[in-house]
Amino acid sequence: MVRKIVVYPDKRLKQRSKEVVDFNNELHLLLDDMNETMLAGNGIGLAAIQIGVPLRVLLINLPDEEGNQYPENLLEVINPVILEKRGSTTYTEGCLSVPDYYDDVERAEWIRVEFYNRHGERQEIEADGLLAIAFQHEMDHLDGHLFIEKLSFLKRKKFEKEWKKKQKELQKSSK
Ligand SMILES: CC(=O)Oc1ccc(/C=C/C(=O)NCCc2ccccc2)cc1OC(C)=O
Ligand SMILES: [Co+2]
Repeated sequence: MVRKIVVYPDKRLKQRSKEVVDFNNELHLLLDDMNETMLAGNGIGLAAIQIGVPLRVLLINLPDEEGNQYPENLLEVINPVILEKRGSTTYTEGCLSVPDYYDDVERAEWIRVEFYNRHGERQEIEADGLLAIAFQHEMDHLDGHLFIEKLSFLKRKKFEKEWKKKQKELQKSSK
């Protein structure tokens, strides 16, 4: 079922998530709830902590050229570890936990990642482009980091100002 997204500045987003030990039906239900929640929010990536579950589980489902997401492109990633990274690239990122805010973030251009699938089978892939960016963005969530922490000092000031203004508007409109 669709779960509520935990939104900045909720301090649960700063937790370090724990490794998955049991690849059981409970994990499979979590993966299914994460997928429904990600799709309902128009997301292309989601970490379990974003629905309040501190486990090292993330989903990535990149759209194709026409912008459509297909179940066969869904990556279910458990206990990921980056084995190697190369180069540098910048991309304007967004996050379901920081709605309405986008900014440029610098990340490795190419990565080699090891992880486990829902059956506990080890996988190893090399990724570049948007897939490498998505992996790094979601893996940051597993360590309690949001993309806004990587902004330059001035961009962070811009974000805080915009965020406060939006919170005031929301409070006014809800009164
Ligand atoms: C209004 C609002 O908040 O818009 C959104 C912002 C972010 C997102 C989703 C962001 C997302 O999936 N990020 C995954 C991490 C990632 C970021 C950049 C590149 C790869 C992977 C969806 C939004 O909702 C709509 C309707 O577009
Ligand atoms: Co995110």
